[in-house]
Amino acid sequence: MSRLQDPDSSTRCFLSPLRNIPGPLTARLTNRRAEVISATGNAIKCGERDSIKYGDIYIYKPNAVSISNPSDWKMVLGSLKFLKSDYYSGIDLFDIQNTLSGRDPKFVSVRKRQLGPYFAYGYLVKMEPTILRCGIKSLKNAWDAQLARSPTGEIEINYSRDYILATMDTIGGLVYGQDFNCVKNRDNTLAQQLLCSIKFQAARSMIPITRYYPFSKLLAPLERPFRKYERFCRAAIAKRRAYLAEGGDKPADLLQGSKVRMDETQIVSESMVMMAAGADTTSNTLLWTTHLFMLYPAVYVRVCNEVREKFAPDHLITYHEAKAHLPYLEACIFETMRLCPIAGGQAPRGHFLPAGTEVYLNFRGVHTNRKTWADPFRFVPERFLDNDESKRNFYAFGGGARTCPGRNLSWVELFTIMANMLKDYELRMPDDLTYLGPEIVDEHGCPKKMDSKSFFVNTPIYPDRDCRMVLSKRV
Ligand code: HEM
Repeated sequence: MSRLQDPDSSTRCFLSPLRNIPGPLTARLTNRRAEVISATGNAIKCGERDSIKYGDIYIYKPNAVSISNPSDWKMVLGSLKFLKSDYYSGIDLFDIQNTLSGRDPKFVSVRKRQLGPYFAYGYLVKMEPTILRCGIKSLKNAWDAQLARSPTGEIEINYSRDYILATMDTIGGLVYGQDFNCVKNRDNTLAQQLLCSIKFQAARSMIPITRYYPFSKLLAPLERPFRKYERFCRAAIAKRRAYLAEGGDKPADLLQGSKVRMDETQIVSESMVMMAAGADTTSNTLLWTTHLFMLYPAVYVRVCNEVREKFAPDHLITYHEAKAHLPYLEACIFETMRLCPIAGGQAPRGHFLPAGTEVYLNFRGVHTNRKTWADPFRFVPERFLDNDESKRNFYAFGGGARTCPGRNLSWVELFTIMANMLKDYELRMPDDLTYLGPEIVDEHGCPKKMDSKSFFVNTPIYPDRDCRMVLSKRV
């Protein structure tokens, strides 16, 4: 508990070795400012505001700085000295480290050897039929069935819900080797449990006091769905085991392949983490890409033309086809992840500058740094066309030793869902969504994006209200 107490404030202001680094006074004095920012889901918003006001490096907490310069990011991510900080212990499940929370380099390297092969392109190519079946094919079945019943030939869908169901089904197939059928049954129970679980873990790591009784009671409404989600994962693993014991097919799923040696608790913990780290991130990337297409009609027209000129209407576009023939779509997805960073407002690393100082990686700041990006708040996919420099300054998946292992899987999902959806359907905003659109601008003079919050993942605050879209068959 001693780490929860603030040392003397005059020491912090006048004697701190960080005293010459700019930043808000309250951030110099107390950890509470950072905790409130995190707990209210404002890490991305404040990361933007503070980096504009104070520059590439500023005080985030008495003992921590936030950095937004790509070369500083490169140095921190490329160095093994900057381990993940203790903050990540909040996402330990069952009091053990996991692939996401791991702070001990030995543990991290063991997990990398165990799980790495399941994230390689070779494995994903083998699993592409599963990714297509759980992703775009299943979405198309659901949308086409609704369209067949529609007298107008149009339907309104909530893409926030549809994308999370599809990405959960995909992780179900890849991690547990079984169909969850969330899209088919239009069942978002598991998705809701997962989202509450992410908030639960986020609260525990962002507000450390909630790990201790009686403050832990404050999180009871989030802990209950988390326990249900845990029971679901345990049952899914048991079902897979029973199937294999009866002589079912050789496992292709991530956690039970022959190369993975983990005990029961570790398997449950890693599988829960994979689902949390894998489903919500990819579905939110799809969501923001769709939203930006609606706000930037010229981009939408250009990307549709690209897909439709390259592929016949009845062709199911695979990952490799999309990657080879759809550079503009790829640029749109890169640009979405730059402009709407999905993961983390601030990701802490430890010990430098002087010893004991935490370094927070400011995802929003680095992706809107004016020295790197011209007109940084505008959605301009062209900046990623034939431009390796932009890709070198792109950190939406992190980088270095702790880069996101799921990025290849995400790209397969993002390409196949987006390319086929743009090829087969016309998309438009519903007429009553009058408060969002190309003409309604924000403080940067760019089309205003829907309101969002970040509890690990940057998500809309009002998905039921804002993530609606009218969909019809391609004309
Ligand atoms: C568009 C989708 C995704 C984005 C934007 C994303 C982003 C990130 C980022 C920024 C990190 C580094 C976090 C940090 O340094 O604190 C990370 C780590 C991680 N991601 Fe992803 N991710 C995505 C999809 C996935 C998927 C599909 C999976 C798994 C199925 C996954 C699993 C993980 C894991 C296990 C880590 C921790 C790796 C480590 O610390 O060594 N992610 N991700």
